[in-house]
Amino acid sequence: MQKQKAYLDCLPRQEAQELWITKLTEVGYFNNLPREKVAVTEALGRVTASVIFAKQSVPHYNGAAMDGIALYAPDSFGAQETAPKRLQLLQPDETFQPGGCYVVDTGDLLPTGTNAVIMIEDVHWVDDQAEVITAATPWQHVRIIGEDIVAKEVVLPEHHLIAPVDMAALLAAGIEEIEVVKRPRVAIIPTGDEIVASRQDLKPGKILDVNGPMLAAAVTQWGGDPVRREIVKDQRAAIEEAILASLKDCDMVVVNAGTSAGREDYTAPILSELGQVLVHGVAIKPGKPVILAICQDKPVIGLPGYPVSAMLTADLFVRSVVLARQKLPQPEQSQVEAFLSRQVPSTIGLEEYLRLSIGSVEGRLVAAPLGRGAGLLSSLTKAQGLLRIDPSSAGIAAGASVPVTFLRSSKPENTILAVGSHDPALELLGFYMRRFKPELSLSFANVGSLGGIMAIRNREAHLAGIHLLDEATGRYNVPYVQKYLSQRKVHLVHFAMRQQGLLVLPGNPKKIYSLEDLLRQDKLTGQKITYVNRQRGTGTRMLLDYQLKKAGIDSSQIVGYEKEVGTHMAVAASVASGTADTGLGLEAAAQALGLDFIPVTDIHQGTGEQYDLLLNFSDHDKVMELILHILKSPDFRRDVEAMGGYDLSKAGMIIEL
Ligand SMILES: Nc1nc2c(c(=O)[nH]1)N[C@H]1C(S)=C(S)[C@@H](COP(=O)(O)OP(=O)(O)OC[C@H]3O[C@@H](n4cnc5c(N)ncnc54)[C@H](O)[C@@H]3O)O[C@H]1N2
Ligand code: MOO
Repeated sequence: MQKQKAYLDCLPRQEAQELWITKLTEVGYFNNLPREKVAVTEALGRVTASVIFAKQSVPHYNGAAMDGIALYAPDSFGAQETAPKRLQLLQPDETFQPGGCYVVDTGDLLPTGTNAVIMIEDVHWVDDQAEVITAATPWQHVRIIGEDIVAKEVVLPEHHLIAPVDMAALLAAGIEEIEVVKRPRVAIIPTGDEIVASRQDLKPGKILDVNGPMLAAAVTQWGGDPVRREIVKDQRAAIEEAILASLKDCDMVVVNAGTSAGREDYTAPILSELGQVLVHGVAIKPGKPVILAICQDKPVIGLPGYPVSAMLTADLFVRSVVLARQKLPQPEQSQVEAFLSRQVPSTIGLEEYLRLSIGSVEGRLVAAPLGRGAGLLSSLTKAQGLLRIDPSSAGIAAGASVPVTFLRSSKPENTILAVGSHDPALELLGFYMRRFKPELSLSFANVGSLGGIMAIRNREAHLAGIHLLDEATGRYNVPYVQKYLSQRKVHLVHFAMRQQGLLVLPGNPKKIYSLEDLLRQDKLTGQKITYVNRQRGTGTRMLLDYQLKKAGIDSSQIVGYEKEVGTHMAVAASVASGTADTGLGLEAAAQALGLDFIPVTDIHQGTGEQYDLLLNFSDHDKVMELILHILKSPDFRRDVEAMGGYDLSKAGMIIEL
């Protein structure tokens, strides 16, 4: 077998960034930047290539700065209340006579012979004579030539980022076209045999090119000019050809995927042949296998294939170059302290970029970690912030105060943190909340019902969905809230009675009709039925255990009992993909993925499962009132019930504790 070259002598992130910019500076990449002419009206967001001088003064004539009369100032000297001066009104076409005046409006050309304006409210008319009682000083209320900008003076310096007011100043100074720094052309080359450009070609084993459009959009956002190349197969010659072609007409080349040490990862060997590989491997997670190279004095970068890795490394290593190549300022990112809601283990030696939901609970900022996988794009779409975990750290304890960087402009006060048991109808609640208050967002962490209760107890969440059956009393939720939250003032509110049951493939090919069937062997294949479970602490898991106990079934005999997934939809996805034959879950999840559903509880017989919301808000909190309003609204009830397996007739009722 061919020995694969490892890339793992990873450089710390900051060193890699510094080396990258230093080496590019050394080859002159940020000097003598290409320039182009653009109309001033099209110049917003561009950067001036050189100093711009005024072609004309602003204003370019002496004009009245106020509505009033224009006069020769000395004619009014000596005027006072007891001895007013009278000035003879002249018509616009009459030549100036000493002791005369003209009526002028703001902006009018000052008539020849005059050198001051008296405001109209200070003039008393006596027939066609203007009576004034204070003397005017020469040039009072006159905008004189060049008062704002003098011809030949600097309007804008070199490398100035053009804002709307700059455009106005340029136009006023007689400039219609300017030279700006050319937008850097950035080639984006997606690579990989499995990558396809359109959904029509998407089959198992194929991946849609989402990184190409994502990276192109990012380049546009940074002021660059993206050039999307066709997807290139994992063939050394083809990749080399695409890079060489891009180097011809672009200022920077981004090769996506093929950075790691796999059999078909050619990017690094090609780049060391075409130029110099400065770095292969940065001590970050995600994004470790990034490649930084210079070929023909231009930056060429290999970004890892996983979308989150690709985006984070583009942020770290592409953005700074695209901005610097236009002399645009590097963004300042401000950090704030927040409490970490969960413990986060980490690998020593790697700087990790952890995605976070951030909300304000009882006046404290709480940061809840999102999924950490490099393939989880949703962790970035949902994230409000990032936590950079230092490479020296082996992990951070729950409750620690950590510096977080905001990714969006949304205020943490508007993020409602929902931590607890997952239910698809909660997402619908989130949509409804936004319909009433667009600035709100509901963020979920699925940690099960008990986890939700603990999060409320630790003041780390606003809301928790719970469905915990107390075997001793046969009651849902209340005994648990009484036990764990007796010290806290919380509200428990009815959400829904839910139908739980076994999810099976359409037509129920394995003929699973009850929990007893989980122990059965398949008649055709002789294989046992395989199960997919929810994690410990979830109400669904407790319901399963309770029902198994009632039926006298030994859970250790169920194949797959130990295999846990995080949500109802994940159970449904496991069944739909054939990874498991069945799992306990909601009817709504079965309906969403077109699965059949064998009820274990029955909302129509009153044995449904009770799913309630714990609300951690003060008594008349606006958001809580909104939630209660939505729960009681007929539209919301109808939409949730249409998902299948819900009864919302008691939704919004406060449960006495
Ligand atoms: N033996 C090892 N394997 C891997 C290691 C390692 O250290 N040892 N590192 C892993 C890490 S970390 C990363 S990151 C990836 C980087 O892999 P590549 O850059 O070589 O990329 P691929 O393997 O080709 O792709 C990874 C993943 O991303 C998908 N992909 C690729 N391009 C696109 C695109 N344009 N749009 C959407 N998705 C894309 C691709 O299909 C793969 O699923 O290597 C690990 N392996
Ligand atoms: O380092 Mo890789 O980028 O985590 O997925």
